[in-house]
Amino acid sequence: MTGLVLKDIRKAYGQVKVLHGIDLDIAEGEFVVFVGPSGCGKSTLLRMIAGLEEITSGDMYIDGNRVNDVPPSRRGIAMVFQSYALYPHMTVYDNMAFGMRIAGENRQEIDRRVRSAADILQLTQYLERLPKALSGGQRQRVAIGRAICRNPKVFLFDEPLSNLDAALRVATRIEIAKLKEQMADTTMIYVTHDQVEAMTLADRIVVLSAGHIEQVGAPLELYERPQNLFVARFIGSPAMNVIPATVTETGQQTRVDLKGGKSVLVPVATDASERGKAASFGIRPEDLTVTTGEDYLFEGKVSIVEALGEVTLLYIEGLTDEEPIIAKLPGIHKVERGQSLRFAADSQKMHLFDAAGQTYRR
Ligand SMILES: Nc1ncnc2c1ncn2[C@@H]1O[C@H](COP(=O)(O)OP(=O)(O)OP(=O)(O)O)[C@@H](O)[C@H]1O
Repeated sequence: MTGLVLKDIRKAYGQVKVLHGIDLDIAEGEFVVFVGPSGCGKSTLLRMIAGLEEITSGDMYIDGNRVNDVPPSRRGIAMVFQSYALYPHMTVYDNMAFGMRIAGENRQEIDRRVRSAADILQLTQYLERLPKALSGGQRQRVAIGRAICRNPKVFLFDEPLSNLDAALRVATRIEIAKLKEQMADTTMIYVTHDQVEAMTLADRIVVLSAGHIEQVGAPLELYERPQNLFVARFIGSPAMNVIPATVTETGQQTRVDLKGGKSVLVPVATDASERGKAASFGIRPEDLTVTTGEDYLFEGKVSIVEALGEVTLLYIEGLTDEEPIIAKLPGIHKVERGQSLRFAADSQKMHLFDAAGQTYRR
């Protein structure tokens, strides 16, 4: 079992505390993605797993062995960086073979592993080229190939696609998804800013904020059942709309008055003690529909229309004091700026959070 266990992992740089006690179990063969706002500690955590950063306190186990004091080269880990880090004067073949040559591996074994990695990553035709004669996506595939050759137990990726343009990102993401299938027993941990990468690659996503874990779960679990407002707004794009509300009726279902809108019955249970309290009502842009009926959530003037073809984004301003409400309607809609529209939503898609930002359970 090449699982990974983190127990109360903390990191401080002098007085600056960066990670505040991370507990996480990662199973063998799992693909786990770390996401979170800039500076939340994703890369620091990854680098601690790799052994490139010292662990201030807590315990880390790989394969059941405590590795806090095990150097990077002996952890059975390979890491792929944003900046490829290839040797410019070496061919693709030599870049991939380099680590094994240093480790004194025999020539046949080196050749077998390089060719197998090249085959997996469709690099066979480029083996004799220098990195400068490759595209960014191909270079990143060489960096991944080099890591595969090390036969790692745990594969770490630190924003590997962020230097690539949009089309190459998609192509290389698909390569990584295939790699995950082909190396099903290898545990993979991946740091990204990109929602699509996180949602499509992860078995489980770890959402971090300010040095702690907000929630761990399967991508759609985080999307459908965020535990708190932070996760609700972090997962999904554009972000979930949040409207301040007041709880007016409690019980099996909860009635809230929306600021600038109507009274709505939300299918979540609340205690009588919640009555009169402030809450936050959440609805995703893609869950809003336009209606002419009376059963609407709120009515508002459209301030901006973004017609993207596949979807139309409507920005409705003035309902709350904060950001505009966004509606994401499939396809093309003829909506004029300044037009007033009514918006409704299926009650099953509604979210409700208490004053502390924790979700009320369904
Ligand atoms: N050597 C260091 N000394 C002091 N503080 C550091 C050091 N390295 C990182 N930090 C701080 O630790 C925090 C976490 O940094 P980290 O790079 O892990 O964040 P991140 O989530 O990966 O951010 P990004 O998404 O921007 O890469 C940041 O506030 C950063 O300023």
